Amino acid sequence: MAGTGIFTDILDGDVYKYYSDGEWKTSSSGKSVAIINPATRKTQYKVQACTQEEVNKVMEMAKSAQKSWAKTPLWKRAELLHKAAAILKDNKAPIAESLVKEIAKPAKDSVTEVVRSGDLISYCAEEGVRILGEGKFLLSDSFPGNERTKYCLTSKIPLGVVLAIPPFNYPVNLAVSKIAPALIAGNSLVLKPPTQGAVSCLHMVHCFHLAGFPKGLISCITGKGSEIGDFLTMHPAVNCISFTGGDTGISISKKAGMIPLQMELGGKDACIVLEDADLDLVASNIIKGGFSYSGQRCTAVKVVLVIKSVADELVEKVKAKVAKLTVGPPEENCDITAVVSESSANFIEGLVMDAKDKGATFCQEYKREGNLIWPLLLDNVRPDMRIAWEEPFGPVLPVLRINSVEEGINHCNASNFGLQGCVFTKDINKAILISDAMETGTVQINSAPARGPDHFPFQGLKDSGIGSQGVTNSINLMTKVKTTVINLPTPSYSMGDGFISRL
Ligand SMILES: NC(=O)C1=CN([C@@H]2O[C@H](COP(=O)(O)OP(=O)(O)OC[C@H]3O[C@@H](n4cnc5c(N)ncnc54)[C@H](OP(=O)(O)O)[C@@H]3O)[C@@H](O)[C@H]2O)C=CC1
Ligand SMILES: O=C(O)[C@H](O)COP(=O)(O)O
Repeated sequence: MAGTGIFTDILDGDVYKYYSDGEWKTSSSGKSVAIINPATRKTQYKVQACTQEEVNKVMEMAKSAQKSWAKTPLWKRAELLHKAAAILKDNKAPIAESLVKEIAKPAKDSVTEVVRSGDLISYCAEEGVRILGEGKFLLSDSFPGNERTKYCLTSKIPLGVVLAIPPFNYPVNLAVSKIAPALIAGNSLVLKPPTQGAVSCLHMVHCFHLAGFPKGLISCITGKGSEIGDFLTMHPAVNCISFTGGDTGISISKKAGMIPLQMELGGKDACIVLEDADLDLVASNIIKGGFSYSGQRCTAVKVVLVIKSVADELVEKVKAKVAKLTVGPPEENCDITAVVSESSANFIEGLVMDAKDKGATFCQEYKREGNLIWPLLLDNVRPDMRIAWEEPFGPVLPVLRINSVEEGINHCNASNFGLQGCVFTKDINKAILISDAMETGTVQINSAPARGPDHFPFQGLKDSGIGSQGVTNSINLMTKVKTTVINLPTPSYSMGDGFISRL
């Protein structure tokens, strides 16, 4: 159970502590932030509302801990990460339980998130040992006008303090996808978890604590992003920000200083369906892509663009599958569970009502109880409807019927987002051309969009992000290249003669 067994240290009465200087602490603010269970709409947990002084302290610790960590051999860093991964996986049950209660993620998917996170940490440790253990050796005579008098050695060095801010929908996985690369690369790490998801993150951080990482190297500051977010992201001690979330990321990127940013933001992932597509395959991918975790994935299918001649058939197939989705509590592994908050449910409802007013076809009756919204397929959506462009982050999926592939590509490219997209066709040549034409960071051919497997590069174009995620790309982003140049008194060529006369 959450907050019990090996996790008792992280709880003070009914408020979870924050993590600083290798210890679990109660904030001097005397204030807490409530975490509302999306399904019951009652307070489930409370976390500390940390103060600016506490942030300053954590940053100071992070700076000094990083200096010793950078001197820790790579294999030792990897060993600790493997240990943390094992502890995390051994304790998947209480962590998954908090995910169920905080973000209403179905129980089975919550366990999968924790296990996937453990695997990500281990993969990162192994990849880090390989890529950080290698450097480059360059010779000057390959550039015009130079002789071989300079040997250039390059290696990857840490940036310093990495600030990690994950979103509510994968709080554990999108936290470790920042923590593990930062640590293996020799950085220290300050985590600001999402409020919904904070308790799962605190449990995960305790697994790193139990693994024995040095004091101050990892910290976890809790509090509302709207209150401490700016102070954290504009803190002079921060050398890199890795953020996943919504438009907040755009404002952070405008305020942040001259530091590397890794931003994974929203998406409006399009699913383009051609006439020759296997419609059964498309329908099952639309269900998986559009409705898993109730559509609250950045990589969810968020608009279907189907060629008119096959639209009726596809819509019927999807409708039949929607009818089979179960709706209810996450504890019972229902497919569709409450969305994260009342404001999110209200926003989704606003998009639905706009589509209704403008004449979209409702394939199911719109139904909502509290934060629980029944899955809804909206057919005959037109570009003048908000749902054609905006990201509902809920179980509502618009279908636009298109006359040509060009129309589909144009719709996809007119979006301010450019995260992922997918195309369904049996013609691989067409698929490649469409993939090239789509202005998105990734295109999936004959499958729904997905970030995983976690070592694949993952990036958004336009308002969907800056930089690229995925284990290797994150390690690279959280390092800088350092070069040392050895200057020889005379040119030297291996196997060349005249060595003695040049000495
Ligand atoms: N491209 C990608 O990889 C992904 C993108 N997303 C996108 O994220 C959005 C949903 O996630 P959601 O959690 O609601 O996103 P938000 O942008 O609302 O929040 C993300 C994180 O930012 C924090 N935050 C809020 N305000 C500030 C601030 N001023 N400064 C610093 N941090 C702040 C939040 O904390 P707090 O909770 O305390 O407010 C949270 O930890 C969707 O748009 C979705 O598409 C989601 C997952 C993956
Ligand atoms: O936040 C998200 O939506 C995740 O990055 C999605 O990950 P997945 O596509 O691998 O489920």
